[in-house]
Order: sequence, then C-alpha cells, then structure tokens
Amino acid sequence: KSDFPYPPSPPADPVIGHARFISTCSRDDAYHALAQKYGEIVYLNVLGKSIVLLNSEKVADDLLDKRSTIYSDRPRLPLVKMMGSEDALGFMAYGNKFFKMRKILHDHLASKKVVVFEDIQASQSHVLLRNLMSSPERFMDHAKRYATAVVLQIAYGHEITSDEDPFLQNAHALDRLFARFVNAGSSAVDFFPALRHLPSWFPGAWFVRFAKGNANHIVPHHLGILNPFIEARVVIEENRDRGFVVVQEDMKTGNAPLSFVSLHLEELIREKKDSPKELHRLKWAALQLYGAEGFPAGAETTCGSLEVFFLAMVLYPEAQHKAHRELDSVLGHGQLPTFGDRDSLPFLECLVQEVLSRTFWYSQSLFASYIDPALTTRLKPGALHRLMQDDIYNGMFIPKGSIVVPNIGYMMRDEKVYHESNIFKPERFLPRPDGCGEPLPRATFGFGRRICPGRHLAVSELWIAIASILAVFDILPVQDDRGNDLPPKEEFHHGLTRIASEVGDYQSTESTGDLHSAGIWSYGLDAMNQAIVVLSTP
Ligand code: HEM
Repeated sequence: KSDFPYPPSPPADPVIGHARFISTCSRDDAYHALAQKYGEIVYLNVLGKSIVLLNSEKVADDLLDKRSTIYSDRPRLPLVKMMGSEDALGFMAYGNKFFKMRKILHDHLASKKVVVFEDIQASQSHVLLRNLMSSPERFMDHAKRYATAVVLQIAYGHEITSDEDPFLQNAHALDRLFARFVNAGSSAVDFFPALRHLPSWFPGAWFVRFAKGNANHIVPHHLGILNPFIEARVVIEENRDRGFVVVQEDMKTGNAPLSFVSLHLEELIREKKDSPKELHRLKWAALQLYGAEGFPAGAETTCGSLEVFFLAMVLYPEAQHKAHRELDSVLGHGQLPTFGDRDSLPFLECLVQEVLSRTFWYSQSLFASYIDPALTTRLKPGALHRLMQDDIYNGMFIPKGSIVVPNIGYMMRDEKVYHESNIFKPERFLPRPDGCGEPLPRATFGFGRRICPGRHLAVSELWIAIASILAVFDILPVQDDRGNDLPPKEEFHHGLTRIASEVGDYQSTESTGDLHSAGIWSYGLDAMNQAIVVLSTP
C-alpha cells in the first residue's frame, strides 16, 4: 500500500488480475505493443504477484544497475528447491553465498582473464570447420557440439573427440533435463507452493514426478541405470561431479590441463582453503559454465546465437558479402583468422553484435512463462530479478517482492534507438560516415549485479567461430530442382528448439521435432527445418 500509484498498467480482471490479458497476448508483437502503449515501465498483477516490465535500457539502468542492492534477488522457484538446485548461481538468492559464487566466476572470466582460454576456443573453431566441411547439412549439430566442447574444455580441460564422449553424453542428458523443465516457473507449484506435497501419482503433478523420480529416460545410457524412480538430480550430480573428479585426479599426477577448475583448485590448495565447502562451491561454479538446472548458460546461449548467425547469413547475403570482403582484405587468401586480427575487422565485430541482439528478439516473451501457466514456454528466469524492498521510482510505487523483468527483446529493437530494427544490419553500429552510429546494445547480457559473468567468454567464442566460418565458407540457401533459391522464413517460436540433431535432416519440410535442449534464448528454429543451408568453400 502506498500513496504513490503503480506504474502504468493495462486493465485487469478481478482476482486473477492480468492473467487473462497475458495469456491472450502471449506473442512477441503483443509484448511489443504492451511496451509501446504503456511506455518504459509497465505494471502487471497476476494472481496477486506483482510483475514489473522494464522496456528501456534507461529504466533498467536506473533500477537494476543504480539500485542494484535491492534489485538483484531472483524469484524463488519451488521446483528448483525440490531438485536441490539452489546452489546454481542463476537461481541463487542475493546474499553472501551469491557474492562468493560470483567472485569465483569473476576471478577467471573477467575480460583480462579469459584470454587464457583463447587457444581452446580457436582450436575448437577449427574442429567446427572440419565438421562443417564433412557434413554441412548437420550444421546445427556442429554448432551445438562446438558450444558444448568449448565450455567443457574451459571448465574441466576435457577435450571432446567424438560424439560418444561420456562428457558430451552427460551434457546432452542435462539438455534433455532442461527440456523436461519446460513448465517450471509457470507451473501450478510456482503459484501454489503447497502443491509440492502432492503424491507423485496425483494427476497433473508432473513437477513432483520430475523432481522426485521417474527421470530414468533422461539419464545417460552409460550410467546403465534402469531404475524408474531415479531422481532427476542424479543427472545433475553426475554432471557436476564427473569433470571435477577427473581434474582432481589429474592434478595429483601433475597432468591436469589448464581449465577453470584446475586454475581455481590450485589457488585454493596454495592458500590452504580447499575445505569441503569451497570444493562444493567450485563444483557448482564449473557446472554453471555449461548451464545448470534449466538455467542455460554457456552452451545453450552460444549455440542459439550461432543458429541465428546461420539464418541471418542466408537471409541477408549482403551482410555476408561485406564480411567476406573485409576478411579477404585483412587476411588475404588461405589464412584463418586469429584473435590478433580482431581489432582490424570492425564490420565483423558489428556483425557479431547484431547476431547477439537478434538472438534476444526471439526471447522477448521470456517473462511469459513465468506468469502464464497456460503457456508451454520454458523456464526463463535468467533475466528475472526480484525486488527486495518497497521502492519509489519517478513517483511510482513498486512493491517489495515484485518480479522485475528487463524486456531485453524490446530494448534491442526499439525504433527510437535502432532505425529499421527489423533488418539485420551490422553497419548500424559502425561510426558515421561508414555506418549509422547507433549505440551497441548494452542489454544483451543483462544488468546490475546479475549481469552475465560469462559475457567476455561468450563474445570471444562467438567471434572466433563466426570469423572462421566466414573465412572459409559461403552460406547459401538451398535451391529447388530448377535452381531457384528457397530462402527460409524468418519464423521463430518460443521456448522449444526442434531437435534438429536427432531429426538430422533439414531438408524435411515437416518438423518431426522432438525436444532439443532449449533454454532462455531458444526460439525453436522452425525455419531451419524448412531451409537447407548449403555451405561451400569459395
Ligand atoms: C551468447 C551468449 C550469452 C548470452 C546472450 C548470455 C546472457 C545472459 C543474461 C541476459 C543473463 C541474465 C542477466 C540478468 O539477470 O540481468 C545471464 C546470466 C548468466 N550467464 Fe550468460 N549469457 C551468455 C553466455 C554465457 C556463458 C558463456 C556463460 C558461462 C561461462 C554464462 C553464464 C551465466 C551465468 C552463470 C548467469 C547467472 C548470473 C547470476 O544469476 O548472477 N553465460 N546471461
């Protein structure tokens, strides 16, 4: 209760508030319209939960950055607790534990520190090129493997050499777990936590079955577990512990390759701080590089951006040609790019930024899953912040406990800032007169004390992959029997990515889609199922 009014808000129904409104406008355009109609900040109330939508970088900066001491908590999700995953940073409540975990990540992923991982990224980008060369039609599998291989090698020093690699299998199992996590945050138990006490046989209590048992189908085969009542957390623990134990053993024999875990463990041992508590924290930090419990971090996000890149290159060939020309002029023929070339390739840098910003357009309903139980989109709490005490902003009242959602997708295509934002136009970020002089998007990696700790790693990983692919390949649409191009449609749907890797055939016009790993930035690339992207060496 406050004398100040809430931020602007659409009309609400009694009791259920904006629930109906939200479920009827669960499309990109509707969220866009909401932001356009009600402005920079919008207040919603769903079943008594306050939700505040931030639609401009300025407001997000004012609240999430400048008042970060009260805006950096995360919403509490009962399912996360049921799975024993409160120690995953993405879900962690703001406080001491959070500071300690962030520090571990910051110590190794700050901009100056990540350069030690550049060799890993470069050599994995060469594996990516070889894979694309040998089976270009499986480009999405290769993107996925690249993203996964890079984070696994950085986290544990383990090099993926085949698709059967147990680490990779484990990582895929974790993906499938994410896919099963689809309704968390938007399930009944999130609105009525007491439902967690339901028996697992109770109709509709999928969350109890999921968290407490019957997850054997997502356990990797090599574990050989047939027990139908195995808990989902087994998969998580297996992922969390496997790499860590290998590093510990390799360190004893002095054979541990450089990795996030080996670097930090060495420090802990040197400073005699390797207590079980610290080791536990480090295990979770390493798992978080890959992604943890529905919070897709390193692999899922980077893979999503690479998918957007392939699509954009087919749809906007002029941008691809410009990048080719720039690479040719800087590298000459027969040379692959290295990180040393980065400063000499300004257009490519902008292309990577444009790919990143478009990745987010398609995640702009990221808050829908939280507030709309009817939606089948997945948990997207990554960018959701929780306000820890009542606040007044520009004469508006924002109540304690509000879920605060930076509407990143909207910010990225705000026409007031980005002219022709619908068009993939990397030169928008180049300074005038070569480009449009538009600002680089700052929202890409979130805000305040929750800003993505992997952002420097992510950008360099994307940069080397994109630069290497463009240095070697033309990316073209498939042609029909008469030689006409068949460009893919730029269509996305939220939340669930088709299991491209298991369909394995992008020529199919039917999406036979099973669920692929899906995450915050997943946007089911239907288009990819309709399009064949042909890669050829110029
Ligand atoms: C294209 C790549 C990526 C994008 C677009 C991205 C974006 C984001 C965003 C928007 C958030 C939420 C920030 C907020 O709440 O305000 C986030 C959080 C996070 N990201 Fe990333 N990320 C990417 C790659 C990575 C990588 C490579 C890692 C790991 C090395 C990583 C680890 C994390 C973690 C651990 C969090 C949770 C932080 C917290 O809750 O305090 N991300 N990311």
